Amino acid sequence: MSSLLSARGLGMAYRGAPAAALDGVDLDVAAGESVAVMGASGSGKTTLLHVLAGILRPTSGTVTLQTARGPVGVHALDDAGRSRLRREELGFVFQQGLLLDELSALENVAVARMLSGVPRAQAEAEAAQWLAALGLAGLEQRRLGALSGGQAQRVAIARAQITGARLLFADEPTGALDSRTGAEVLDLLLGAVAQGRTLVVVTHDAGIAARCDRVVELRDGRVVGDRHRAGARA
Ligand SMILES: Nc1ncnc2c1ncn2[C@@H]1O[C@H](COP(=O)(O)OP(=O)(O)OP(=O)(O)O)[C@@H](O)[C@H]1O
Repeated sequence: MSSLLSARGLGMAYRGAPAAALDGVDLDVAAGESVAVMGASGSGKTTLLHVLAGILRPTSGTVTLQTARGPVGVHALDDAGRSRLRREELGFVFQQGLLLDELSALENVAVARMLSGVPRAQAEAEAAQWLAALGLAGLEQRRLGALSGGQAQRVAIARAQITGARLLFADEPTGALDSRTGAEVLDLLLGAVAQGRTLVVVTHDAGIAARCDRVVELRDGRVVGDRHRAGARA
């Protein structure tokens, strides 16, 4: 199976840091798989996610993403190119940062489409469908800041998918949730994978990792483990 995302020799040395956060990471992510990235605190998980997703530029190595327009060298794009790529090709479910507390649930989702030039009325109609599909019908006009943590993560999952992004990145998506709500959010993310999306999720939670197709383990910025769940496609 060809890779949707392919990283080679990734290095990340933060300025002033005593050691590299990433040190020669090679990783291939196949279309349609769910990959959990695990490892101790400080092992480089978030840095890897940010480099794979074009949020940070690596100090060495390459990241290649297959897109409808052909392969794109994410590492080589400038800031504007990487933000366009993130907007058009990728979806993000982070604990915080992408959603705006003062906007409604509907606006938070619709804005992702409006950024690509879709008119507001159409974007809001699509956003309402996504919110309903994720169990948030009736809460469209609620300010994000007045939603529960689990509801806000559903908004993030709607926003991540509305653009048609094939590749979703999540960083501790259930970290702030109680276990039942966290399990529901994970169900929704894995539901997106069942429908053909690809998921890379950073987690400390062995329960989440156990439900992913594959677990990649980092230590000191290197991949020290890469195993497929029994029964998952390899
Ligand atoms: N902006 C930064 N500047 C300097 N050093 C950084 C920066 N961000 C992360 N680091 C360092 O890089 C290393 C990897 O950090 P990273 O956040 O990727 O780890 P992590 O595995 O996600 O950790 P955690 O599980 O605690 O979130 C750590 O030593 C961290 O201190």
